[in-house]
Formats: sequence, structure tokens, C-alpha cells
Amino acid sequence: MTFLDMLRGAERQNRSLLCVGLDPDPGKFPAGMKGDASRIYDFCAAIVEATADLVIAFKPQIAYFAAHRAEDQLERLMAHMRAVAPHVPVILDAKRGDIGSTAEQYAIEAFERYGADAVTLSPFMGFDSVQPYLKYQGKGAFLLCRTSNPGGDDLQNQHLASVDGLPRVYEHIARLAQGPWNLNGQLGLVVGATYPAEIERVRELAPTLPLLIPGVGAQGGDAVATIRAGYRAASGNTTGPVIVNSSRAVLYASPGDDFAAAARREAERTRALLDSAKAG
Ligand SMILES: O=c1ccn([C@@H]2O[C@H](COP(=O)(O)O)[C@@H](O)[C@H]2O)c(=O)[nH]1
Repeated sequence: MTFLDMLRGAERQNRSLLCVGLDPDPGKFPAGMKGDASRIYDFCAAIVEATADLVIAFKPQIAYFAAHRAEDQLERLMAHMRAVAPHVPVILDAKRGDIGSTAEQYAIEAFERYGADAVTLSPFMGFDSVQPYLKYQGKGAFLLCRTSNPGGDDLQNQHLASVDGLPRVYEHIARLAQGPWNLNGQLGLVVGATYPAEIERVRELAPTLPLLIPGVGAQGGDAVATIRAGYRAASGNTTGPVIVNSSRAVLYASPGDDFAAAARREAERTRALLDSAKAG
């Protein structure tokens, strides 16, 4: 089954557009675990178990594991997600981007070592830096397009004088991903919930691509505006799904031992908000 099939299946089965991001920070764990990096797996596994029926995807952010020498815990977590939620795709947020030979190694890391269904990539180094990931049939690759941080303006919002129509960089990325770069229909785009107008523009330029949209919750992105800008009711397989990520707001909904139950409540609340915005 391809990443896109899984995504559509999880959206249907869990009636959700919410992706729970797994950004484990031991400094924010509840009292019994606080500061203990050896409990990263336990913390994330509890979140996964509490939200497995509420999400369209999970998105572990690799930096939060690597920074604590916890790659082995990420491997265990990937296996756990497969066991607890086999219908939910996992997007490894790695933001890789390097020359082809190195990209081949990063692709092995994402798809063979961790068994991810999709990965996030920087398109900055061009198509040959993306191509190695596309050799993995059915796997997804999300290119950073219009990111959620204010500094995204520094490059992504600049005009490209060398391209017809003087598009902004993020518009050019969207066109490449919808068109010539998308050899086997594996590409998607990352667009920040903090910029609904740009989500709308990207949706216009890339109508069939899945959009991974971080920035609701802790970054203050507007969930309702996000859905209005990026969600289009499905017509067959030609409409690109939207995947709205929230990490810290879900993970740290309570500082106490009830963190998993609180995460579930926050995930339910966000899922309902996204769902209600589809109607409006
Ligand atoms: O443009 C981007 C691309 C990726 N991210 C990642 O998403 C989560 C957001 O976490 P929150 O706690 O919900 O703010 C995090 O892993 C980022 O690395 C992003 O925020 N913006």
C-alpha cells in the first residue's frame, strides 16, 4: 500500500485531518520522567496509544531523538506505531537535503532503518537531491515550500527574476512539485498554518498534492483558516489531502501524570475544530 493510500485510509477510518507531532523534550516530561532521556520511548508510546484512533498521521521529529542519543528509542517507537496503529502513516520529519550520494544514505535511514512512510526534505539543493527518495516506490516525500516560521520570508517569499512570470520561490517550488519533479506521484509540500493566504496559493498551484501543514497549537496558526485555505472535498484520488500537525500543544497539554489523557483531549478538540471548518 502506498503512503497516499494509507493517508486516505487513515483520514476515513479516524475521521481526522490531525497529525500528532512527536517532539519529545525530556525537560517537559511529567515529574516522574522529567529530564530523563531514557524515557523518551515511554512518553511517546503513551501519546501514540492515547491518540491512535484520532489522527491521520504521526510525525516524529528526528532532532528530538538524535539530540538525546535516542535513535534506538525512535526505532522502537516506529515499530510500536506499526503495531498499535498499522493504518496510520508515519512521516519522519528529518528535513534532509544533500547531494545525491549522501541523499541515498539519508533515504536508507528514513525508509529502511526507521521504516517511515514519508519524509520531509529541503528542496534547496535541487532535483538530484530529492531523486534518491523517489526510488522507494509508494513512499512519500514532502518538500519544504512555505514554512511556518517568520524567517521563511527571507528566501521563500522572494521573487525569482530568472523564471517566467516572476514567481516567488515558494510558488516555484509548488509548481515543480506538482509538475516535472513529481515523477511517480510521491511528492507533497510543507506549508505553514501561520500563512493561510499562502496555503491557498499553494493549493491553487498544486491541487493534487498532499499538504503537510504545521503551525497550529503552539505557533498560533489558525486551524479554521488553514482548512478553508487548503482543504478541498475529495473527488476521487485527484484532490490532495491536508495533514494538519500539532506537536507541543498535544504532547504537553498537561504537565502532570495525566499527560496522555490530556493529550487525547487536546487531539479530540483539534480534530473537531478541523472537522467543523470543513463544513464552513
Ligand atoms: O514549516 C515548518 C516545518 C516543520 N515544522 C515542524 O513541525 C513541528 C511543529 O511543532 P509545534 O509544537 O506544533 O509548533 C515541529 O516538529 C517543527 O520542526 C514546523 O513547525 N514548521
